[in-house]
Amino acid sequence: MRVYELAKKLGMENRDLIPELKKMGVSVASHSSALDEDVVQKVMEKLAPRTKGAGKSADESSHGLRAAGKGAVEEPSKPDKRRILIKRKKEDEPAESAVIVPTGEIEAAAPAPAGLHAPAAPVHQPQAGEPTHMQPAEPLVHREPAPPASVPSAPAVEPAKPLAPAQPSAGVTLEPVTGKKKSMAFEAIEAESQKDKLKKARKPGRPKDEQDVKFREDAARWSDLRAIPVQRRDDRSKHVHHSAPGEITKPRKKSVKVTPRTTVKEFAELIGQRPADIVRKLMEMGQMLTFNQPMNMDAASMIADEVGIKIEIAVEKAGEDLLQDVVDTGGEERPEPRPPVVTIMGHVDHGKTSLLDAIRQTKVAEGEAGGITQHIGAYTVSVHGKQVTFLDTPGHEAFTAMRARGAKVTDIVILVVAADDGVMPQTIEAIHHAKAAGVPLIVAINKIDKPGANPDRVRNALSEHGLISEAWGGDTIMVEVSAKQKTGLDQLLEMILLQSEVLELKADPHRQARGAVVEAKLERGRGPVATVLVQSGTLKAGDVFVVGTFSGRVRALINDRGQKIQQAGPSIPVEVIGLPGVPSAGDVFQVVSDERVAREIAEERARKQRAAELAGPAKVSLDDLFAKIQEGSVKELALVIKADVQGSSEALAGAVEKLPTESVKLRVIHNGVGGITESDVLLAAASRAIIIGFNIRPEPKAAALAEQQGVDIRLYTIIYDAIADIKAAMEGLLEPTLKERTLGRAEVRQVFTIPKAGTVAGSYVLEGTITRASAGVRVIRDNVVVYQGKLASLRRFKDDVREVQQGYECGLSIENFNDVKVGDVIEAYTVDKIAAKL
Ligand SMILES: Nc1nc2c(ncn2[C@@H]2O[C@H](COP(=O)(O)OP(=O)(O)OP(=O)(O)O)[C@@H](O)[C@H]2O)c(=O)[nH]1
Repeated sequence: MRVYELAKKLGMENRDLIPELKKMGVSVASHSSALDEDVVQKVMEKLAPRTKGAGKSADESSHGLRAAGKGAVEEPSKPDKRRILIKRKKEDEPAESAVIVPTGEIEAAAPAPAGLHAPAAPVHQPQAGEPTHMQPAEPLVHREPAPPASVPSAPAVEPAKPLAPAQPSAGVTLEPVTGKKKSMAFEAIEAESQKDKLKKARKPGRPKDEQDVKFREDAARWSDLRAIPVQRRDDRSKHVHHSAPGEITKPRKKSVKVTPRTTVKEFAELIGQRPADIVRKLMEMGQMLTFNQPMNMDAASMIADEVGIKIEIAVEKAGEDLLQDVVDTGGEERPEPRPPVVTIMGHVDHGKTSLLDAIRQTKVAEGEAGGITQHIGAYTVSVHGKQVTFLDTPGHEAFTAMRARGAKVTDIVILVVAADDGVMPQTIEAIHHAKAAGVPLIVAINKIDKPGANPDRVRNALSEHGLISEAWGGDTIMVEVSAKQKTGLDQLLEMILLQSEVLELKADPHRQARGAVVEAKLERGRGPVATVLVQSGTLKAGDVFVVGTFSGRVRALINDRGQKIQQAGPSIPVEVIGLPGVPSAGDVFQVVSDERVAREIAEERARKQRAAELAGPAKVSLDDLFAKIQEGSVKELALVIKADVQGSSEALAGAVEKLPTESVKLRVIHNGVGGITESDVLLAAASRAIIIGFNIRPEPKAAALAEQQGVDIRLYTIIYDAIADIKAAMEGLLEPTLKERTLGRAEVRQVFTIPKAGTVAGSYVLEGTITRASAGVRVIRDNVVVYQGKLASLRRFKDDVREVQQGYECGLSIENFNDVKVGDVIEAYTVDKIAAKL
């Protein structure tokens, strides 16, 4: 038997019973705890006699323990009209049976208790002797407790004595109703017999239709009461404490499922408890939760345990996890060979576009007689019956930008090097970008038709960067081509196929498609159009998809020849029409089976994106490097090193690689000469790298991109400082950093040499403010710092000024530096002290 059942039996409140149990040495966790039979027996013996009389109020109707005193007494004090009605129904009958003569006419308005006392009325009446007092008081009955005036009469009721102290005011309320407070005594004594009498009295005394009317009236009030908000009723029940059985709001189940999103209120309902009780229990556990907050799962299992219910914590899937559920994997995987996807990279003007066009023209025209090629960001050519897909977005920036978005679409990189020009800075960058992505390279030595072409010089230069030609015993395929004369193209394509065989490129076409957006735009008349490269599965018209923060249904598929097609398999690029918005290049395009879920996922992504935008970028920085190493989220620190001269960049890279690295691996993914470019920032963003600049500055666009992408750029003028910072960051000892803030930039437009003052730079302030209060100025030539020092003078016309703002001209000179040239940029900066976030 459970505690509340016992309480019910005893007619006690749970909370009264529990202390009693404790006194008896029985410790229970809650009213739902189970009690042994012998304990129950003991408790019954001990408590039954004293609760017998009082207990009935709790449950008199169901148990038939007609508590003459308490039940009746409490009734009017209860604000719960519902109970009044129940009671009243019962007692209407005797009242109307006209047994109670004096109160007969009052009866209609009188509340339930009146009826109960009816039989006692005649006895009581003469004793109370206050018919006048009672009658005017009558209308009050329903609304409020009896006036204190009637209190003195209570002690007169002897048999009711044990009850009277407990409910003095309740006892009083009866008085005005019936005018016979002493009737309680009789009820207490004769409860059972009266019940019988009432029953008997009811039958003859109450005409049937009158009864019906009563029923209807009551029913009407019932429905009124139902409209009272649950909360209010709950509140009332708190005071009344009659709701012990009502605490269980739902039939109990042996086990219930909860999720981390289940609220306190929902949890209470699930386990059949009152939410307020759950909140109280949570408070006892030190958790302050409101009804609508999600339940703590540990607390949930403890509370459920107490009431003997098992809970199953279901991990609710949302967002990306949900995606896995709606992606039809089509059973066992059946991978099949797929065409390779190729990206062309190389230095400016080495012939990337020409090579792409040459392949497209010869091969596409060959395969499709008269086929008009259209520019869709990617195309497929057929070579000896096998297909090769080219991404028509040449350049490593586009490649890395896509990679930064998490899309790995390229299988092979073609590095175009002009035979007449040789290896150039962007050639090296391209090598680094391809290597950082782990994509194999094939070198196309282009422009071999040119008189000055020297392919061997190219091979030689490439070998210095780790690319050794197969012809020289290395493993890099190098093909001599001429995009102009369209020679060597077949051999290049064959090499691509060969390389793809080595890579064993496979994908399963028998499932829902997954791909990547190669490019997307808004087209007049067609709406948002995305070129999607299918990476696995088969994309079909009518498919439901989610891409980036959008979801929709494929309205039409157009291939690279402008033809409408019904489906596209792995490595095939297609234009997708039917998107609700323009996604970004690199976004994953996933077909799903449920449109509603697709929408949910897209919405969740949009929400997360907004949150991420608010939270700012989460990339690696030297400041939080140690913390990230500690939490295990960074195992390797990638670095992009840029310096003013080759020697410095190599020295820095060499020194960094020699740093003892126990906790984190250091890897220089790119080092080069010149200012920090957007391409460097993209590479760093895609590889979670930090950029170290030595004696150079970022280009303004690159600085803005780094800010937006959250890429940490560290600028140094002493190699030792750079090494020391990296070392300190790895050990978590990075001191509060002195972070530079650029105040303004001015461009030198004219240079004057004034005998006394030295060289004065006639400059125009491009942005910010050039101020004498700056910590220092730098002279920057082609993004390289050529001098760093202090302002010697700052003038507008002939006046010395403290600062000059954007859009104004000024004359300035720099301490101990006269080598200013037209075109130089003078950068004024200040140094802020920023505590390292460790
Ligand atoms: N003689 C000769 N000229 C070529 C060859 N390939 C390209 N060119 C020329 O080289 C110049 C640059 O070619 P593009 O294809 O625009 O070079 P790119 O690498 O795409 O240049 P960007 O798009 O600026 O990076 C053009 O004038 C082409 O005509 C070739 O094989 N032989």
